[in-house]
Amino acid sequence: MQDFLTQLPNVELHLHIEGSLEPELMFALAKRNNITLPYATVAEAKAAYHFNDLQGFLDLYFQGMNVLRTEQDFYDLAMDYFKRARAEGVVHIDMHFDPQAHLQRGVALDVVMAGLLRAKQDAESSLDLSVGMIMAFLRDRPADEALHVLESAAPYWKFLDAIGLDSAERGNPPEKFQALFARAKALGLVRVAHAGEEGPADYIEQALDVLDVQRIDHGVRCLESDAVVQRLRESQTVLTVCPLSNVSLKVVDDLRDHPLPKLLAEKLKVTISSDDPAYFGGGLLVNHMACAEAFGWDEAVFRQLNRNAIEEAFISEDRRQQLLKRLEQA
Ligand SMILES: Nc1ncnc2[nH]cnc12
Ligand SMILES: [Zn+2]
Repeated sequence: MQDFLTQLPNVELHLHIEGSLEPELMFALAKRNNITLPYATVAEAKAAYHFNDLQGFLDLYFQGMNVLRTEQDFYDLAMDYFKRARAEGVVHIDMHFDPQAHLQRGVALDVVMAGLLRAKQDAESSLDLSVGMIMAFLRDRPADEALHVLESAAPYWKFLDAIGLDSAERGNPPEKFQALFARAKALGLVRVAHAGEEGPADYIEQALDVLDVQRIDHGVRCLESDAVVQRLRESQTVLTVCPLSNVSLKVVDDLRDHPLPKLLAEKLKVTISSDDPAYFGGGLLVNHMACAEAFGWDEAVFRQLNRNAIEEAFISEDRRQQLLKRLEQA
């Protein structure tokens, strides 16, 4: 199965680039930037990666990214993941990044964008890996701060494929960001949002109705509402489901209890992603292999999941047709 999966044109629609920061790189960047880490060794860092919920993870996620200071750091972060993903057969990644998490630490947007855009360019020219850019906003920060960041990002709007909404979901409903998403829509930007990860099915409806999103990131809790399931089925809105993330953050107790088989049985447009691979046990291939084992999925299921992802990826129509053809021939 691993050989079959590796030669597929795999597409990942939900990846936080800051969540791809492996402890080895974290240590290297800490040394380069003269930063003291709260861990003595890589093994100690890895041992700390046990979470009770989303907030427990976010605390370490924001702490980890503190080593990212320079344009070269952001470039190295992204290239490190792109190379690993490409070696596992990934051909396209839609990448979330969190500008507010860096601005708060005094790292300018220009620094973040220059590093990430240079990595994207190099991946596309030398790795046969295309990259979509999703500027994500932290839903536990004030809505007017998000709007200010979007406005200040004007020089980069042309490089964005979408805006997203992430971070602590409970108590931060989509409607809090109505004005931000309306502005993004007026600018012609596509919108996506995390919804129904820890938050209720109602947040999925709000994301669709109030934020007019094209994708739901996670969305697994849609199954708590028949009406939401029916709506997602009829609209074939893509769900970017992250199985090992859901296990790590205790959205489910065990992968065998994960609702993925039920989501597929409900004929929803499901895709698989790794979310934060450095923190949740691995990248797309590890997620695929874990699902193959937990659910007994055969090759046809992985073809369908990748077909769904290719159809929804932020890529040119030419590339989409090329990847669909590669999928047929794989
Ligand atoms: N799984 C997740 N949910 C919400 N925000 C995130 N930011 C990084 N990973 C996230
Ligand atoms: Zn996510």
